Amino acid sequence: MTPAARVQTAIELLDAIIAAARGKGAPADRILAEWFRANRFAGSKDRRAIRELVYRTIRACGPVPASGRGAMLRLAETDPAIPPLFDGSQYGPAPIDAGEEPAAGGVAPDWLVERLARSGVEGERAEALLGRAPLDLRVNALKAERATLDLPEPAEPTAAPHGLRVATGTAVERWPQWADGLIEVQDTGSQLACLALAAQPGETVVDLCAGGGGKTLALAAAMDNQGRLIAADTDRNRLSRLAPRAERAGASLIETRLLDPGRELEALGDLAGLADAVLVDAPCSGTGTWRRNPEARWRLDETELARLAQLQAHILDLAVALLKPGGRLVYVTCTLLDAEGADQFEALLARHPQLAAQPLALSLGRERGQGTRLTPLHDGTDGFFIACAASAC
Ligand SMILES: C[S@@+](CC[C@H](N)C(=O)[O-])C[C@H]1O[C@@H](n2cnc3c(N)ncnc32)[C@H](O)[C@@H]1O
Repeated sequence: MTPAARVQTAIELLDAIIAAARGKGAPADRILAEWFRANRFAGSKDRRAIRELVYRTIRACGPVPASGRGAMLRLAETDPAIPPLFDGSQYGPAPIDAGEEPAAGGVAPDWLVERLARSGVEGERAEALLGRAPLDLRVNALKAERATLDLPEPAEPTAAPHGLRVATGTAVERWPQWADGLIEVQDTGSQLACLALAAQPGETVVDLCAGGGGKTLALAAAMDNQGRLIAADTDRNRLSRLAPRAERAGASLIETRLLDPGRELEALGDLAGLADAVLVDAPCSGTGTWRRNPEARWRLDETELARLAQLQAHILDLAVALLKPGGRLVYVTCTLLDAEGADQFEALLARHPQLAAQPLALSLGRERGQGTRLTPLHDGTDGFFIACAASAC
Protein backbone atom coordinates (compact mmCIF):
# COMPACT_ATOMS: atom_id res chain seq x y z
CA MET A 1 0.00 0.00 0.00
CA THR A 2 1.18 3.54 -0.63
CA PRO A 3 1.58 5.84 2.39
CA ALA A 4 -1.44 7.84 1.12
CA ALA A 5 -3.55 4.66 0.88
CA ARG A 6 -2.62 3.80 4.47
CA VAL A 7 -3.83 7.23 5.58
CA GLN A 8 -7.13 6.79 3.70
CA THR A 9 -7.58 3.32 5.22
CA ALA A 10 -6.89 4.72 8.68
CA ILE A 11 -9.52 7.42 8.05
CA GLU A 12 -12.12 4.80 7.11
CA LEU A 13 -11.25 2.69 10.14
CA LEU A 14 -11.53 5.78 12.34
CA ASP A 15 -15.02 6.39 10.92
CA ALA A 16 -15.97 2.86 12.02
CA ILE A 17 -14.34 3.33 15.45
CA ILE A 18 -16.14 6.65 16.01
CA ALA A 19 -19.50 5.11 15.03
CA ALA A 20 -18.86 2.14 17.32
CA ALA A 21 -17.92 4.44 20.21
CA ARG A 22 -21.14 6.43 19.75
CA GLY A 23 -23.29 3.29 19.51
CA LYS A 24 -21.36 1.31 22.19
CA GLY A 25 -20.28 -1.14 19.48
CA ALA A 26 -17.05 -3.11 19.02
CA PRO A 27 -13.80 -1.76 20.53
CA ALA A 28 -11.13 -0.29 18.23
CA ASP A 29 -8.85 -3.31 18.54
CA ARG A 30 -11.57 -5.65 17.27
CA ILE A 31 -12.48 -3.33 14.39
CA LEU A 32 -8.84 -3.27 13.32
CA ALA A 33 -8.42 -7.04 13.68
CA GLU A 34 -11.53 -7.68 11.56
CA TRP A 35 -10.38 -5.31 8.85
CA PHE A 36 -6.93 -6.92 8.72
CA ARG A 37 -8.53 -10.38 8.50
CA ALA A 38 -10.81 -9.32 5.64
CA ASN A 39 -8.11 -7.43 3.70
CA ARG A 40 -5.23 -9.82 3.26
CA PHE A 41 -3.59 -7.59 0.65
CA ALA A 42 -2.40 -5.43 3.55
CA GLY A 43 0.98 -6.88 4.53
CA SER A 44 2.49 -6.83 7.99
CA LYS A 45 4.22 -3.46 7.40
CA ASP A 46 0.93 -1.96 6.20
CA ARG A 47 -0.92 -3.36 9.20
CA ARG A 48 1.63 -1.97 11.63
CA ALA A 49 1.61 1.45 9.95
CA ILE A 50 -2.20 1.63 9.81
CA ARG A 51 -2.58 0.55 13.45
CA GLU A 52 -0.01 3.15 14.51
CA LEU A 53 -1.78 5.88 12.52
CA VAL A 54 -5.19 4.98 13.93
CA TYR A 55 -4.02 4.98 17.56
CA ARG A 56 -1.95 8.15 17.19
CA THR A 57 -5.02 9.85 15.74
CA ILE A 58 -7.31 8.64 18.54
CA ARG A 59 -4.82 9.97 21.10
CA ALA A 60 -4.61 13.32 19.29
CA CYS A 61 -8.37 14.00 19.61
CA GLY A 62 -10.02 14.92 22.93
CA PRO A 63 -13.77 14.91 22.30
CA VAL A 64 -15.39 12.38 19.94
CA PRO A 65 -14.47 13.64 16.43
CA ALA A 66 -17.22 14.17 13.86
CA SER A 67 -15.36 12.07 11.28
CA GLY A 68 -12.23 10.02 10.69
CA ARG A 69 -11.03 12.61 8.21
CA GLY A 70 -11.40 15.45 10.73
CA ALA A 71 -9.55 13.31 13.28
CA MET A 72 -6.70 12.65 10.84
CA LEU A 73 -6.49 16.37 10.10
CA ARG A 74 -5.94 16.93 13.82
CA LEU A 75 -2.98 14.53 13.75
CA ALA A 76 -1.75 16.24 10.56
CA GLU A 77 -1.41 19.48 12.53
CA THR A 78 1.32 17.93 14.65
CA ASP A 79 2.95 15.63 12.06
CA PRO A 80 4.28 17.40 8.96
CA ALA A 81 4.62 14.06 7.11
CA ILE A 82 0.83 13.69 6.88
CA PRO A 83 -0.57 16.77 5.01
CA PRO A 84 1.32 15.95 1.73
CA LEU A 85 -0.36 12.51 1.77
CA PHE A 86 -3.77 14.16 1.25
CA ASP A 87 -2.80 14.09 -2.42
CA GLY A 88 -5.96 12.97 -4.23
CA SER A 89 -4.12 9.89 -5.55
CA GLN A 90 -6.19 6.81 -6.53
CA TYR A 91 -6.38 5.24 -3.03
CA GLY A 92 -5.32 8.28 -1.03
CA PRO A 93 -7.43 10.96 0.71
CA ALA A 94 -8.76 13.95 -1.26
CA PRO A 95 -6.70 17.14 -0.97
CA ILE A 96 -7.35 19.31 2.09
CA ASP A 97 -9.87 22.12 1.45
CA ALA A 98 -8.86 25.58 2.62
CA GLY A 99 -11.79 25.82 5.06
CA GLU A 100 -11.64 22.25 6.40
CA GLU A 101 -11.59 22.11 10.21
CA PRO A 102 -9.62 19.50 12.12
CA ALA A 103 -11.26 17.75 15.07
CA ALA A 104 -10.59 19.20 18.52
CA GLY A 105 -7.53 18.07 20.47
CA GLY A 106 -7.18 17.66 24.23
CA VAL A 107 -7.18 14.86 26.75
CA ALA A 108 -10.86 13.88 26.69
CA PRO A 109 -14.37 15.26 26.18
CA ASP A 110 -14.86 18.47 28.22
CA TRP A 111 -17.16 16.98 30.87
CA LEU A 112 -14.63 14.24 31.55
CA VAL A 113 -11.68 16.66 31.66
CA GLU A 114 -13.64 18.54 34.31
CA ARG A 115 -14.43 15.36 36.31
CA LEU A 116 -10.76 14.39 36.20
CA ALA A 117 -9.69 17.85 37.36
CA ARG A 118 -12.12 17.60 40.30
CA SER A 119 -10.37 14.32 41.14
CA GLY A 120 -6.96 16.03 41.11
CA VAL A 121 -5.95 14.86 37.63
CA GLU A 122 -5.03 17.74 35.35
CA GLY A 123 -2.11 19.12 33.37
CA GLU A 124 0.71 16.65 32.80
CA ARG A 125 -0.97 14.12 35.10
CA ALA A 126 -3.96 14.06 32.73
CA GLU A 127 -1.82 14.06 29.58
CA ALA A 128 0.13 11.06 30.87
CA LEU A 129 -3.11 9.05 30.76
CA LEU A 130 -2.62 8.96 26.98
CA GLY A 131 1.07 8.00 26.95
CA ARG A 132 2.47 4.66 25.78
CA ALA A 133 1.97 1.80 28.20
CA PRO A 134 5.00 -0.33 29.08
CA LEU A 135 4.85 -4.12 28.88
CA ASP A 136 5.05 -5.64 32.34
CA LEU A 137 5.31 -9.28 33.31
CA ARG A 138 4.68 -11.09 36.57
CA VAL A 139 6.95 -14.02 37.30
CA ASN A 140 4.75 -16.87 38.50
CA ALA A 141 6.15 -17.72 41.94
CA LEU A 142 4.52 -21.18 41.70
CA LYS A 143 7.02 -22.07 38.97
CA ALA A 144 9.90 -19.61 38.88
CA GLU A 145 11.81 -16.87 40.66
CA ARG A 146 12.50 -13.45 39.26
CA ALA A 147 16.15 -13.50 40.33
CA THR A 148 16.99 -16.69 38.42
CA LEU A 149 14.54 -16.64 35.50
CA ASP A 150 16.20 -16.68 32.08
CA LEU A 151 14.29 -14.85 29.35
CA PRO A 152 15.04 -14.46 25.62
CA GLU A 153 15.20 -10.67 25.86
CA PRO A 154 16.34 -8.12 28.45
CA ALA A 155 13.90 -7.45 31.29
CA GLU A 156 14.18 -4.92 34.11
CA PRO A 157 12.77 -5.55 37.60
CA THR A 158 9.79 -3.32 38.49
CA ALA A 159 8.60 -2.07 41.88
CA ALA A 160 6.46 -5.20 42.29
CA PRO A 161 8.38 -8.10 43.88
CA HIS A 162 7.70 -10.47 40.97
CA GLY A 163 7.52 -7.81 38.25
CA LEU A 164 9.64 -7.40 35.12
CA ARG A 165 9.41 -4.81 32.35
CA VAL A 166 10.25 -5.69 28.76
CA ALA A 167 10.27 -3.59 25.59
CA THR A 168 6.76 -2.60 24.45
CA GLY A 169 5.59 -4.80 21.59
CA THR A 170 7.69 -7.81 22.63
CA ALA A 171 5.80 -10.94 21.54
CA VAL A 172 6.12 -12.65 24.92
CA GLU A 173 3.25 -15.02 24.04
CA ARG A 174 5.69 -16.74 21.68
CA TRP A 175 8.23 -17.41 24.42
CA PRO A 176 8.41 -20.91 25.92
CA GLN A 177 8.47 -19.28 29.37
CA TRP A 178 4.98 -17.93 28.66
CA ALA A 179 3.68 -21.21 27.23
CA ASP A 180 5.05 -23.03 30.30
CA GLY A 181 3.34 -20.62 32.71
CA LEU A 182 6.50 -19.11 34.17
CA ILE A 183 5.36 -15.59 33.31
CA GLU A 184 2.08 -13.72 32.87
CA VAL A 185 1.52 -10.34 31.26
CA GLN A 186 0.32 -8.07 34.07
CA ASP A 187 0.68 -4.35 34.69
CA THR A 188 2.76 -3.51 37.78
CA GLY A 189 -0.23 -1.64 39.24
CA SER A 190 -2.37 -4.78 38.96
CA GLN A 191 0.34 -6.79 40.67
CA LEU A 192 0.45 -4.31 43.55
CA ALA A 193 -3.35 -4.40 43.85
CA CYS A 194 -3.13 -8.17 44.39
CA LEU A 195 -0.38 -7.76 46.98
CA ALA A 196 -2.61 -5.32 48.88
CA LEU A 197 -4.87 -8.26 49.76
CA ALA A 198 -1.92 -10.05 51.44
CA ALA A 199 -3.51 -13.44 50.64
CA GLN A 200 -1.90 -16.18 52.71
CA PRO A 201 -1.58 -19.96 52.18
CA GLY A 202 -4.49 -21.77 53.83
CA GLU A 203 -6.93 -18.85 53.72
CA THR A 204 -10.35 -18.66 52.08
CA VAL A 205 -10.07 -15.92 49.49
CA VAL A 206 -12.72 -14.66 47.05
CA ASP A 207 -11.86 -12.80 43.86
CA LEU A 208 -15.34 -11.38 43.37
CA CYS A 209 -14.84 -9.77 39.94
CA ALA A 210 -12.34 -12.27 38.58
CA GLY A 211 -12.94 -11.72 34.85
CA GLY A 212 -10.36 -13.78 32.94
CA GLY A 213 -8.46 -14.36 36.17
CA GLY A 214 -5.45 -12.06 35.79
CA LYS A 215 -5.51 -11.23 39.48
CA THR A 216 -6.76 -14.66 40.55
CA LEU A 217 -3.54 -16.20 39.24
CA ALA A 218 -1.44 -13.75 41.23
CA LEU A 219 -3.47 -14.60 44.35
CA ALA A 220 -2.96 -18.33 43.71
CA ALA A 221 0.80 -17.77 43.63
CA ALA A 222 0.68 -15.69 46.84
CA MET A 223 -1.28 -18.53 48.50
CA ASP A 224 1.24 -21.10 47.22
CA ASN A 225 -1.70 -23.20 45.99
CA GLN A 226 -2.90 -23.80 49.56
CA GLY A 227 -6.36 -22.92 50.84
CA ARG A 228 -9.50 -21.97 48.92
CA LEU A 229 -9.52 -19.42 46.15
CA ILE A 230 -12.92 -18.70 44.61
CA ALA A 231 -12.99 -16.80 41.31
CA ALA A 232 -16.44 -15.33 40.65
CA ASP A 233 -17.81 -13.22 37.83
CA THR A 234 -21.07 -12.57 36.00
CA ASP A 235 -19.43 -12.90 32.58
CA ARG A 236 -19.34 -16.51 31.40
CA ASN A 237 -16.95 -15.78 28.52
CA ARG A 238 -14.37 -14.03 30.64
CA LEU A 239 -14.54 -16.59 33.41
CA SER A 240 -14.11 -19.43 30.91
CA ARG A 241 -10.66 -18.06 30.00
CA LEU A 242 -9.43 -18.75 33.51
CA ALA A 243 -9.22 -22.58 33.38
CA PRO A 244 -6.57 -22.82 30.61
CA ARG A 245 -4.59 -19.98 32.16
CA ALA A 246 -4.71 -21.64 35.59
CA GLU A 247 -3.57 -24.92 34.06
CA ARG A 248 -0.61 -23.25 32.38
CA ALA A 249 0.28 -21.44 35.61
CA GLY A 250 -0.02 -24.61 37.71
CA ALA A 251 -2.62 -22.89 39.90
CA SER A 252 -4.60 -25.87 41.17
CA LEU A 253 -6.67 -24.42 44.03
CA ILE A 254 -9.05 -22.19 42.05
CA GLU A 255 -12.83 -22.78 42.08
CA THR A 256 -14.93 -20.73 39.69
CA ARG A 257 -18.48 -19.47 40.29
CA LEU A 258 -20.61 -17.92 37.58
CA LEU A 259 -22.86 -15.27 39.12
CA ASP A 260 -26.29 -14.10 38.09
CA PRO A 261 -26.27 -10.26 38.04
CA GLY A 262 -28.44 -8.96 40.89
CA ARG A 263 -28.67 -12.44 42.43
CA GLU A 264 -24.97 -13.04 43.04
CA LEU A 265 -25.40 -14.42 46.56
CA GLU A 266 -27.34 -17.41 45.20
CA ALA A 267 -24.03 -18.82 43.94
CA LEU A 268 -21.99 -17.54 46.87
CA GLY A 269 -24.33 -18.14 49.81
CA ASP A 270 -22.19 -20.98 51.21
CA LEU A 271 -19.31 -18.50 51.62
CA ALA A 272 -21.29 -15.84 53.51
CA GLY A 273 -19.38 -14.77 56.62
CA LEU A 274 -16.52 -17.18 55.87
CA ALA A 275 -13.98 -15.34 53.70
CA ASP A 276 -10.66 -14.28 55.17
CA ALA A 277 -10.18 -11.90 52.28
CA VAL A 278 -12.21 -10.58 49.35
CA LEU A 279 -10.81 -8.77 46.33
CA VAL A 280 -13.22 -6.46 44.54
CA ASP A 281 -11.62 -5.50 41.22
CA ALA A 282 -14.78 -3.69 40.23
CA PRO A 283 -16.10 -2.83 36.78
CA CYS A 284 -15.25 0.84 36.20
CA SER A 285 -14.84 3.56 33.59
CA GLY A 286 -11.20 2.52 33.02
CA THR A 287 -9.83 6.08 32.87
CA GLY A 288 -6.56 4.64 34.21
CA THR A 289 -6.18 2.38 31.17
CA TRP A 290 -6.56 4.94 28.39
CA ARG A 291 -2.94 4.29 27.44
CA ARG A 292 -4.14 0.89 26.19
CA ASN A 293 -7.70 1.83 25.13
CA PRO A 294 -7.63 5.53 24.24
CA GLU A 295 -11.01 5.41 22.49
CA ALA A 296 -12.66 4.40 25.79
CA ARG A 297 -12.78 8.18 26.46
CA TRP A 298 -15.38 8.43 23.74
CA ARG A 299 -17.61 5.69 25.09
CA LEU A 300 -18.19 7.10 28.53
CA ASP A 301 -21.01 9.46 29.52
CA GLU A 302 -22.49 10.70 32.80
CA THR A 303 -25.24 8.05 32.74
CA GLU A 304 -22.73 5.23 32.32
CA LEU A 305 -20.57 6.65 35.08
CA ALA A 306 -23.55 6.77 37.45
CA ARG A 307 -24.48 3.17 36.51
CA LEU A 308 -20.93 2.00 37.23
CA ALA A 309 -20.82 3.76 40.60
CA GLN A 310 -24.08 2.07 41.59
CA LEU A 311 -22.78 -1.34 40.49
CA GLN A 312 -19.53 -0.83 42.40
CA ALA A 313 -21.48 -0.06 45.60
CA HIS A 314 -23.64 -3.14 45.05
CA ILE A 315 -20.61 -5.43 44.59
CA LEU A 316 -18.86 -3.93 47.61
CA ASP A 317 -21.92 -4.69 49.74
CA LEU A 318 -21.81 -8.30 48.49
CA ALA A 319 -18.15 -8.51 49.45
CA VAL A 320 -18.96 -7.35 52.98
CA ALA A 321 -21.55 -10.14 53.28
CA LEU A 322 -18.83 -12.71 52.48
CA LEU A 323 -16.29 -11.47 55.03
CA LYS A 324 -15.80 -13.33 58.26
CA PRO A 325 -15.31 -11.26 61.43
CA GLY A 326 -11.77 -9.89 61.20
CA GLY A 327 -11.69 -10.50 57.44
CA ARG A 328 -10.36 -7.94 54.96
CA LEU A 329 -11.56 -6.47 51.74
CA VAL A 330 -9.50 -4.79 49.04
CA TYR A 331 -11.26 -2.46 46.63
CA VAL A 332 -9.53 -1.81 43.31
CA THR A 333 -10.58 0.23 40.29
CA CYS A 334 -8.47 1.11 37.25
CA THR A 335 -9.79 4.66 37.18
CA LEU A 336 -8.72 7.98 38.64
CA LEU A 337 -12.20 9.42 39.13
CA ASP A 338 -12.95 9.86 42.83
CA ALA A 339 -16.59 8.92 42.26
CA GLU A 340 -15.37 5.38 41.54
CA GLY A 341 -12.43 5.42 43.96
CA ALA A 342 -11.91 7.45 47.13
CA ASP A 343 -15.57 8.57 47.36
CA GLN A 344 -16.89 5.07 46.70
CA PHE A 345 -14.67 3.66 49.45
CA GLU A 346 -15.68 6.43 51.85
CA ALA A 347 -19.35 5.60 51.21
CA LEU A 348 -18.65 1.90 51.85
CA LEU A 349 -17.18 2.70 55.27
CA ALA A 350 -20.17 4.91 56.06
CA ARG A 351 -22.65 2.13 55.12
CA HIS A 352 -20.78 -0.52 57.15
CA PRO A 353 -19.58 0.87 60.48
CA GLN A 354 -18.01 -2.53 61.33
CA LEU A 355 -15.37 -1.83 58.65
CA ALA A 356 -12.22 0.20 59.29
CA ALA A 357 -9.79 1.43 56.63
CA GLN A 358 -6.38 -0.22 56.80
CA PRO A 359 -3.11 1.43 55.82
CA LEU A 360 -1.46 0.00 52.71
CA ALA A 361 2.30 -0.40 52.43
CA LEU A 362 2.67 -0.50 48.66
CA SER A 363 5.99 0.24 46.98
CA LEU A 364 4.36 2.84 44.70
CA GLY A 365 1.47 5.30 44.83
CA ARG A 366 0.23 8.32 46.72
CA GLU A 367 -2.47 8.70 49.31
CA ARG A 368 -5.93 9.51 47.97
CA GLY A 369 -8.77 9.66 50.49
CA GLN A 370 -8.45 6.53 52.62
CA GLY A 371 -6.63 4.59 49.90
CA THR A 372 -3.71 4.75 47.50
CA ARG A 373 -3.66 6.00 43.96
CA LEU A 374 -1.25 4.89 41.27
CA THR A 375 -0.85 7.07 38.18
CA PRO A 376 0.94 6.68 34.84
CA LEU A 377 2.80 9.95 35.46
CA HIS A 378 4.16 9.26 38.94
CA ASP A 379 4.29 5.48 39.04
CA GLY A 380 4.60 4.38 35.40
CA THR A 381 1.67 2.01 35.92
CA ASP A 382 -1.91 2.10 34.73
CA GLY A 383 -4.03 4.39 36.91
CA PHE A 384 -5.52 2.66 39.95
CA PHE A 385 -7.31 3.37 43.20
CA ILE A 386 -6.61 0.70 45.83
CA ALA A 387 -7.97 0.61 49.37
CA CYS A 388 -8.26 -1.97 52.13
CA ALA A 389 -10.84 -2.31 54.90
CA ALA A 390 -10.94 -4.83 57.75
CA SER A 391 -14.08 -6.04 59.43
CA ALA A 392 -14.26 -5.91 63.24
CA CYS A 393 -13.64 -9.24 65.00
C1 LIG B 1 -12.12 -4.85 36.05
S1 LIG B 1 -12.89 -6.28 35.46
C2 LIG B 1 -12.04 -7.56 36.30
C3 LIG B 1 -10.68 -7.88 35.76
C4 LIG B 1 -10.03 -9.08 36.40
N1 LIG B 1 -10.07 -9.05 37.84
C5 LIG B 1 -8.58 -9.23 35.96
O1 LIG B 1 -7.66 -8.98 36.73
O2 LIG B 1 -8.39 -9.60 34.80
C6 LIG B 1 -14.42 -6.26 36.27
C7 LIG B 1 -15.22 -7.53 36.18
O3 LIG B 1 -16.40 -7.39 36.97
C8 LIG B 1 -17.36 -8.24 36.40
N2 LIG B 1 -18.69 -7.94 36.96
C9 LIG B 1 -19.63 -7.09 36.50
N3 LIG B 1 -20.72 -7.12 37.30
C10 LIG B 1 -20.46 -8.00 38.28
C11 LIG B 1 -21.20 -8.46 39.42
N4 LIG B 1 -22.41 -8.02 39.66
N5 LIG B 1 -20.62 -9.37 40.22
C12 LIG B 1 -19.38 -9.83 39.97
N6 LIG B 1 -18.61 -9.43 38.90
C13 LIG B 1 -19.16 -8.52 38.08
C14 LIG B 1 -17.20 -8.01 34.92
O4 LIG B 1 -17.75 -9.06 34.18
C15 LIG B 1 -15.68 -7.90 34.79
O5 LIG B 1 -15.11 -9.13 34.42
